Amino acid sequence: MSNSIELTQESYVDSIIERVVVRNPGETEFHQAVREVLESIKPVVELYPEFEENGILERLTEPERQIIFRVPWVDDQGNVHVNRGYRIEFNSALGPYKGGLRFHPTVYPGIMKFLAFEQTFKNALTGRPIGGAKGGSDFDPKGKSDSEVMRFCQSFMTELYRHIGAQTDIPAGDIGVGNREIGYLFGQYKRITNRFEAGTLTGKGVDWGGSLARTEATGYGLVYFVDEMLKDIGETFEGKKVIVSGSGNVAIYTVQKVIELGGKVIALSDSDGMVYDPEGIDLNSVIEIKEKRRGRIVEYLKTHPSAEYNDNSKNIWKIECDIAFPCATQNEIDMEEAKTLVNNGVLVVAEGANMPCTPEAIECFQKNNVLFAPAKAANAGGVATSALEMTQNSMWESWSFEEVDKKLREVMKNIYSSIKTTAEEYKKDGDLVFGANVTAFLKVARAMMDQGIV
Ligand SMILES: NC(=O)C1=CN([C@@H]2O[C@H](COP(=O)(O)OP(=O)(O)OC[C@H]3O[C@@H](n4cnc5c(N)ncnc54)[C@H](O)[C@@H]3O)[C@@H](O)[C@H]2O)C=CC1
Ligand SMILES: O=C(O)CCC(=O)C(=O)O
Repeated sequence: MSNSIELTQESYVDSIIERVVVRNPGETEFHQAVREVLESIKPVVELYPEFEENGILERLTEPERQIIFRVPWVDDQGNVHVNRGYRIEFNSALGPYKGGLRFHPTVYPGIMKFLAFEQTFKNALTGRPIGGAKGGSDFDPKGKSDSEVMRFCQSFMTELYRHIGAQTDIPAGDIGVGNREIGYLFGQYKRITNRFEAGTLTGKGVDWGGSLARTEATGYGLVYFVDEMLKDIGETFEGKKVIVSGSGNVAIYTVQKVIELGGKVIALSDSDGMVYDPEGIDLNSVIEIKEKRRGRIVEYLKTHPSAEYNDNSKNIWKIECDIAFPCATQNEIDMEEAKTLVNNGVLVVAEGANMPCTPEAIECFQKNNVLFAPAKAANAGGVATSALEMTQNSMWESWSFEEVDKKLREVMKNIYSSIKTTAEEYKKDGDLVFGANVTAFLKVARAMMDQGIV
C-alpha cells in the first residue's frame, strides 16, 4: 500500500517537471530552477495528497500572467532601436507581485521565468506578504549615455505602468537596474498616472520615498546570514579569506560588511575579468570605478599596481579562500569550479546572485561538507528591505538606517533558523537547500489551497 502511494506521488512530481520542459521549450534556466525546487520537495509532496488533488504543482509552475511588450527608443545619434520588455507575474498567493527588473542582453523568457519562480519562494521566506515576479529587458545599459538610458526607461514604463501599482505589482532593481534607472522609471510612472504613488517601485532615492539601507540590504543580509551559519560552528568572519564575484550592488555591500566583520576580501570580478589583491581589496577604489564612473574592474590596477588581473572572470574560483560569495549571475560556478573550491579547502559557499551554482556544483559542496547557503534564503535581505520600504511608504514615514538595518538582521536570522529547523524536522540536518525549498513551498502551497482554484 505505502509503496503504491509513494510511486503515484513520485510520478506526480516527475510528470510536472516533464510538463514544464514540454510547455516551455528551450527555457533551460527555468527548467533548472523548477527541477531544483521540485526534486527537493518531493518527499513532502508525497506526504500531502491534497497538493496533487488541487493541482498545486501545475499552478505553481505556471506564471499567473506573462507580459511581453515592445520598447522602442532613440539613441543619441537619432537611430531608432527596439528592445523587448517583460514582466512575469508568477504567483500572488502571499501578496502583490514583487521582484526586480533586469536590463541585460541575455534576458529572454527562460531567464525571466526562472527569476520570477525563484522570487516566489524567496519572498515567502522573508515572512512579508509579497508574491513573486520579475521583469526586465534585453536592453544593454553598458556604454549607453544617461540620456539614452533615460529614454529607454521612459519607453519601458510607458507600457509597464498599466500593469503595476502598490497593491498589484511592485518592481525594483536587479542586474543593470540601480538607483539611476529606478529614478527614471518612477519619474515616468508619476508623469503618466499623475500620482506620486511611492509604493509602486522600491529602491527609490532616499529623499523621495526610498528606504535607508535598501542599497546595502542584499549584501549586508547575505553576510548576516553567513554570520549565523558561522556562529553555529563556533566561527566568525575574523581573519577569513573571502572571494566575492561581480562588483555590482550585491558584491560591493557584501564586501563592505565582510570587511566590517573582520574578514579579508581578496578578489572581485566583472564580466570582463577578475582582480586579485592579496593585500585585501580596497573597496573605496571599487566604488569609485564601478558605482561612480561605471567603469571596468581592470581599472583597479591603475591605483593598485601590485594587484593581479586575469581576463577570465571564472578564474576567480581558483584562488584559495575560506568563504566564497558568488554575487554576479546565474550558473557562474559549475562542477569544475566547485571541485577547485573544495580542493582548496573552502568552508562556506553562499549565493548572493540568483542561482549562481549549477545543481552539480551544489551536490559537490554538500557531499564534501561545505556549508552551503542557497540564494532564495541568503540573498532575501534585498527584497525583505524592499518590503520595509513599502511599509514606510504606506505609513508616510522614514526610518533611520540603524532601525532598518536592525530589522534586516532579524529577518536574516529568522530565515536561517526557520529553514534550519525545517531541515531538522525532516531529518535532513544542515541541508539548507531542502530547508529553504520546503519552508517556502509549504507556505505558498497552503495559501493557494486556502484561496481555491485560481
Ligand atoms: N540587487 C538586488 O537587490 C538583488 C540582486 N540579486 C542578484 O544578484 C546578482 C547581482 O545583481 P546586482 O548586483 O544587483 O547587479 P549589478 O548590475 O549591480 O551588478 C552585476 C555585476 O555582475 C557582473 N557580472 C555580470 N556577469 C558576470 C559574469 N559572467 N562574470 C562576472 N561578473 C559578471 C557585472 O559586471 C556587475 O559587476 C544577480 O544575480 C541578481 O539577480 C539577488 C537579490 C537581490
Ligand atoms: O527588491 C526587490 O523587490 C527585488 C530584489 C530582487 O530582484 C531579488 O531578490 O532577486
